[in-house]
Amino acid sequence: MPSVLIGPLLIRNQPGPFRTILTEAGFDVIDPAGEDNAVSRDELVKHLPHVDAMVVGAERLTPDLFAIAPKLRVAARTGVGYDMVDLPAARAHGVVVTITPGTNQESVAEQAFALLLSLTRSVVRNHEAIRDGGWDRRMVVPLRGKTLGLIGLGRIGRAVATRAQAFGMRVVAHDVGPVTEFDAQHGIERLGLDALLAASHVVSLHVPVTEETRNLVDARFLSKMRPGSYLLNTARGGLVVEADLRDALVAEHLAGAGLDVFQIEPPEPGNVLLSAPNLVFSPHVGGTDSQSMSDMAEMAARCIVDLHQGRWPAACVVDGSLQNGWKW
Ligand SMILES: NC(=O)C1=CN([C@@H]2O[C@H](COP(=O)(O)OP(=O)(O)OC[C@H]3O[C@@H](n4cnc5c(N)ncnc54)[C@H](OP(=O)(O)O)[C@@H]3O)[C@@H](O)[C@H]2O)C=CC1
Ligand SMILES: O=C(O)C(=O)CO
Repeated sequence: MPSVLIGPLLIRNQPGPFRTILTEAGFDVIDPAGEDNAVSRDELVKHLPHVDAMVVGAERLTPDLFAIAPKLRVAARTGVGYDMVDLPAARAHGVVVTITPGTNQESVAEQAFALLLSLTRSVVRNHEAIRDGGWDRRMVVPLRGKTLGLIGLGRIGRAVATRAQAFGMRVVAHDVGPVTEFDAQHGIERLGLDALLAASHVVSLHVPVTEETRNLVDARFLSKMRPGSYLLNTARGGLVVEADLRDALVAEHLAGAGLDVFQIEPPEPGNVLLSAPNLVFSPHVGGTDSQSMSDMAEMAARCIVDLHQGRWPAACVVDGSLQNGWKW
């Protein structure tokens, strides 16, 4: 009987049909011990040598883990970013890596706006002040008429764009991909990076972390942003040089930043951003509202079952180069 290890706690606790999809297809579903969001390394070392598939969340799948997993055929990530999976090692061990595109863009877009409105309307600061007996009616910054600059106009960037337009914002975007019908339909202007930074009152990051984008937001990038503008990062912590962002906030060059992600998660106690001004944080929950979790779990399960039953789920496979000759 094939077996599948379920990594993320939020997926293990899902009431949706993902377990039935797996068990009806003949899988033994294995829940590791522990209540941490990601499976501990000890549990990975215990289970990976014996399982055929794993549903992956925040676990880092490093070459040494592939090396102890001779039966592993599929690593199914619940989500779209797969930067924590070592793809060359997966390929070398014949492990197909899948993701769940289309399942969490609305959730991330809502999170981007939760962070943005918290900043422009001082939600957290006002809440804390009132609890401390204060009643400081500070000025609220309107979004209407402002320009939002999206770096990355993929699934999430587009979901953020339509919400921004509902708030009366102008949207501009920078993306390496070709201009699409969406841009024309929604009147989105594509700009070079520097032009976008100069034009935007709010810059929101929606690119993957890659060799080109790692540390994209550094002192130079921040200096090109408009004085008094806001930065949102609901993509990956690796995009931002945290010390440089702290400096831009301390210097009040930026009015604020909203972060769902950090270079190291959870942030270490000495992280320079934890004591910086005008920040709003969330613990990498952008993509994980209850509907997204259920959809991600179901899609990951279906991708595993498809692969087991000899169908190639091209929409969720990250690296198609394995398709020829790949067998369960
Ligand atoms: N906080 C959270 O919980 C979540 C975070 N994320 C993060 O958000 C990222 C984006 O997700 P999603 O929108 O679904 O991904 P998509 O692949 O749909 O969109 C990413 C876009 O960025 C473009 N792009 C890639 N590299 C660059 C670059 N160097 N400069 C400009 N544009 C670039 C891509 O172009 P092309 O396709 O041509 O490469 C694509 O259009 C994920 O990779 C993940 O890291 C995702 C979900 C949840
Ligand atoms: O989809 C992703 O990449 C996420 O970060 C969600 O967990």
